[in-house]
Amino acid sequence: MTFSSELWDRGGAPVYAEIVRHPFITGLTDGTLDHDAFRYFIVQDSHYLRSYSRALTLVAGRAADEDAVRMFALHAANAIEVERELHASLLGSLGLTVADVDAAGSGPATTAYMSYLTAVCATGTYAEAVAAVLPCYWIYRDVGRELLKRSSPDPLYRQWIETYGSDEFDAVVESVLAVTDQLDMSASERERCHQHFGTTCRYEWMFWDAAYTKLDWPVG
Ligand SMILES: Cc1ncc(CN)c(N)n1
Repeated sequence: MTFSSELWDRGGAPVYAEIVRHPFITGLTDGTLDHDAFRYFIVQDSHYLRSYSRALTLVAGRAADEDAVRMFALHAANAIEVERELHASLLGSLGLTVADVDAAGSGPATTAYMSYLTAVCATGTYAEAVAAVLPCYWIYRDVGRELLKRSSPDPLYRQWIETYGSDEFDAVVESVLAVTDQLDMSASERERCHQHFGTTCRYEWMFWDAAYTKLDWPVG
């Protein structure tokens, strides 16, 4: 069994099953998701992407070989560029500006997720860092593909779905899965990889749930 399949079976599959039946996700395709929840999501995701691209450069910096350095550095630049363009377009369609993103600030789930990713990528081993960022790629690819099958009556949601369900994004994810399956690590490191992978999968669920409930800081 490949390492990525092991990660998925233990920490990914149970969370993914909850993600695809979450009302935020089902609402994207059955037309029941209100634009305010999607607005919250895109604003928070704009904050998330700022940290995510930095986390990927940390993964690149500690990669085991030059191909992997190049791949994660490219993803930090290119993959993020594609997502940034999507956000710029969606923010405009939702009547929002970058100033609105800055004014909203980073919410509780976003802050927790970004902090966790940054900490693991900065202080963990290379394998731990790969395991921590993997759900960001993998879950979005699988959700994108699943929702592409269901389609959406809303053109904004279709635009989002088509980005993550695309062959281009699939190729990016496959390259990270290939790197994951070649990781060389000790038994204790392997266990920590499982913990990080499971944790960031749960943060992916929490990110959508926060948008659905429009989670805010309880005080301040
Ligand atoms: C929260 C989150 N996770 C993953 C992705 C896909 N890179 C994203 N845009 N946002």
